[in-house]
Amino acid sequence: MRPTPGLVYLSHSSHRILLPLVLVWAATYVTDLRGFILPRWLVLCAYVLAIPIAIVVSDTWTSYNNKRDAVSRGAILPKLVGYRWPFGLDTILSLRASFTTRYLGNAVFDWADQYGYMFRFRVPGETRVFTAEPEHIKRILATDFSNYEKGPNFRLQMQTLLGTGVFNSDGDMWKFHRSMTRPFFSKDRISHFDIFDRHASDVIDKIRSRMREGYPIDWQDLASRFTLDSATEFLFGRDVQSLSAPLPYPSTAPIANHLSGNSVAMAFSKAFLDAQVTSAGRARVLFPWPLLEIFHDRVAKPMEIIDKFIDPILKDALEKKTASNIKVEKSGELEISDEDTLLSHLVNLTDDPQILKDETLNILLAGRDTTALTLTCAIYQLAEHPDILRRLREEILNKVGSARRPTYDDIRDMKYLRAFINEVLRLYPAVPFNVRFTINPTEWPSQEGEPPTYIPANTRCLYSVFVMHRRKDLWGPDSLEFDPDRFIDERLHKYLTPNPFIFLPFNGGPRICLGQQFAYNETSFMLIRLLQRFSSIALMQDSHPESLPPAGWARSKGSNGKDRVWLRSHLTMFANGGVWVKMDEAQNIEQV
Ligand code: HEM
Repeated sequence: MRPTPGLVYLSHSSHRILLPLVLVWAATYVTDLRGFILPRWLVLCAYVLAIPIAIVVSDTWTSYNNKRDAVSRGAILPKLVGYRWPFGLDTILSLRASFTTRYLGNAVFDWADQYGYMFRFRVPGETRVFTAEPEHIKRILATDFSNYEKGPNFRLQMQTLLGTGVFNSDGDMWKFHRSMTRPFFSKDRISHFDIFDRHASDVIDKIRSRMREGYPIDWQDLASRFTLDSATEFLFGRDVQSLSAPLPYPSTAPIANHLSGNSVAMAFSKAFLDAQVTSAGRARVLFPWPLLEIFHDRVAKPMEIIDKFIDPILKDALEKKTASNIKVEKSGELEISDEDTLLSHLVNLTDDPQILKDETLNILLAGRDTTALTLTCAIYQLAEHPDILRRLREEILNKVGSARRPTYDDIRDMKYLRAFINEVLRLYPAVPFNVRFTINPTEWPSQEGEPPTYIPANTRCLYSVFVMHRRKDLWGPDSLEFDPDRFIDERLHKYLTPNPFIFLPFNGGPRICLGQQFAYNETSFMLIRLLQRFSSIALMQDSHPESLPPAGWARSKGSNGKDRVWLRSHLTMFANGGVWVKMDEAQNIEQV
């Protein structure tokens, strides 16, 4: 049995928690010995205040050392966001509001206005650094890659769900996982269009029958089921069949059951979501979150449901391997046949069920919600821009026709489709905020004419491509407008070509997304299939009031003032309450 996160935390930080208490105990013991009896209230106060005082002393000492080190290097510390409450409690509350009731990242946009796109901010227990500067992000991800790690905090936060898979490891362990998985992603993806096609046709059938009933669909829900079924089939050779469960109705529909039933597929889907939301929410607790999980691990329960699905599949795969006497390949450079799933590829490399489980779950997490969000925002933007929808549909009908299944070559040649998807990824990147920890102290370039900026060792560096992708100085005065042409016309050569690190929806450097091409293919395929069948899309958020953003939120900084879906983020971005749409079926579809 795994120790709870609380016990792991205590075993690593016991000295920081216990030392101040031991010092108080020692002080009272010595005064007792010398015959001074301290009043009980004083002893009690000393115990209660010992840890906060220790934090203040250790902070002051660290900040003194950092200043000294910065000066010795001729560097400066980043500007510090002002705070009024002790330990920066007000700062963390503003941040929480930015992820719940206000426009996504609102506080960060406010601070960027005041302090620029790189600053420090104080939260209880630490001082963090934020950046949305391409030069800094480039260092973190690429040019100074070895000086940054996801770090033990992130690993502990995600441990129950992801174990030590590629997404949740650093150093040699990460290299091991990445080299094991990478060969599978470099193969020709054409064969997987079979998987997409089957599930895309289920999606279209579902939409048609719901439209005939006269109700909107929650497209986010459908897109998530499409990517879940596609990803599980791709990974395990067996999909969870989430598309077979009934669709939810909008809450204003006069229908008794608005929810989608309790099928096994939906239980898996819900458990996977719960595990992610709980793991991500751990980082937003006001004090060290593991202290809430000393006696139980809050992710353990959804994991039981996930394990029930995955364990028999892993067992099956290992048994098949034993039966066929396959030897474990050490080199990691296997020939991969077209029928292989990722699991059957991995089984050739290791017999360890834990590694197999961690790896496949990591890929499921990395690939499922990210692509679902991209598809969700693509349809949302098509509903908001009928002119863009017409132009995209025209390209699809010209290239593929109204019924034929698209091929890899079709997708490669569709310039407007690629520009459209890139524009979705720019304004709605699936991983809007991300984090790395510095290993050694380092320096980042400052504005021209200023000394470099000093970043201490072991600093949590938050970076946001969401903020960077919306900057007017990097993308032009219309940066908040949704306009795919910016990836085709002169703006491409003016902004992106000379400065490619301003566009990083898949990150960059050695840890760049392994599934980037897979994601472009999956998104393109689903969009083509949909627009072959449907000729117009209308947004229907009013039919499900829970999906409407809080009043006035779209006037917050960073927003384009137009968003009508409620964007939030756990590990990845999602639309709170869903994206409700109606679609009109196209006429004159060819027979194939
Ligand atoms: C539009 C869809 C997608 C987006 C926007 C996206 C974005 C990203 C980003 C930003 C990262 C870096 C995370 C980090 O290091 O902190 C990442 C990593 C990763 N992605 Fe994707 N992803 C997408 C789809 C996929 C798909 C479909 C798969 C697989 C089927 C996948 C597999 C991975 C893996 C394995 C990693 C970890 C790489 C590593 O740490 O070495 N992604 N992705």
